[in-house]
Amino acid sequence: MGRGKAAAAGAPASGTARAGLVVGSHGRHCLVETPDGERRICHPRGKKSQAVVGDRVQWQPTADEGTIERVDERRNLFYRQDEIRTKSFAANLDQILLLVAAEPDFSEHQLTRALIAAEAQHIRALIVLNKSDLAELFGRAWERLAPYRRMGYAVLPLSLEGADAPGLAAVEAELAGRTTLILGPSGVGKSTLVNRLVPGALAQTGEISQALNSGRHTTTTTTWYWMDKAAGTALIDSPGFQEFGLNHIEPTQLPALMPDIAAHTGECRFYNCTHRHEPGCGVIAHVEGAAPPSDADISAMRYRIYNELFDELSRPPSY
Ligand SMILES: Nc1nc2c(ncn2[C@@H]2O[C@H](COP(=O)(O)OP(=O)(O)OP(=O)(O)O)[C@@H](O)[C@H]2O)c(=O)[nH]1
Ligand SMILES: [Zn+2]
Repeated sequence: MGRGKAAAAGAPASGTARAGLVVGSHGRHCLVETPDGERRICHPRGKKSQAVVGDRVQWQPTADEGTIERVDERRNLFYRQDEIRTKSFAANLDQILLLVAAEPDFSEHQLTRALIAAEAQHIRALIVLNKSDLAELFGRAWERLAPYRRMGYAVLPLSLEGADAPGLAAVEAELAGRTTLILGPSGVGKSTLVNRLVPGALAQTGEISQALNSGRHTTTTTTWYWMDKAAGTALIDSPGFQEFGLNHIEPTQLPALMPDIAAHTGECRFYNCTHRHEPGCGVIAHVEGAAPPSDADISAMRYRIYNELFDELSRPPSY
């Protein structure tokens, strides 16, 4: 690193720095909104001022853009991490809405991974199951979500077909007054939902993408939408639900981050039980189909996912 760059990166924010909220991001640059609603493209001054959507920042205007001098301390940061990189979705969240649907079939592995990442940051998670109009498929999907309801997650039914959109009012009630990141696999109706909640969202995304000069498909950027004029309710739309890496989590942290498993770790004979093979394990005793006596409130699938994640996170890095 050259001396000039080091000096610039270390330059203190001068008295003219202004407060702003990051409402869009693409690569290293982002869109910052001022308290009076003005929006400006900003660039980080250095690595430390690299911001994500939801960040509160201090910035300084340049000619017609701006420089982010400092990122305010974060309440939380929702991210995934694979072997090569970390992807930050957004910061300072009240909750995450995981949208799945009656079809396409959702992966419980992906759902569980996102839930674990949320738990690790102490962020509330809410599951919404869309396409309730597809009655038979919906019934099956709703059943698959029974373990998640049992372990305490709110699971809401929804249909976006037709003008009345059954379930939408209940979803809106959960969002009111909060900042929510919405995540979901492709084809579940995420764009439909965002457009329903934020009329004109699609057009807004187009403008933001254009402003950020991404030149790519509009859904490659993470976008912040205000749902109300009073700017108290916000929705953040982000791509990237697939391949949800949890490399930032230790295998031994997993039980505490999976509420159905956490509920029984106090019943194990050994204080350092891994809940994989130990005799007298309270967790194994509650796995569906495992040795009696059992209240079986841990589904066989969830226990399988626990074991697979444990193996995955125990493996040394392959590079
Ligand atoms: N039957 C039914 N179809 C729906 C419902 N909501 C959305 N769809 C349909 O599902 C398809 C996918 O909807 P999108 O909103 O494009 O889904 P998306 O999650 O944004 O998907 P990507 O654009 O691939 O990320 C579209 O054909 C919608 O019309 C619903 O409640 N019921
Ligand atoms: Zn155990």
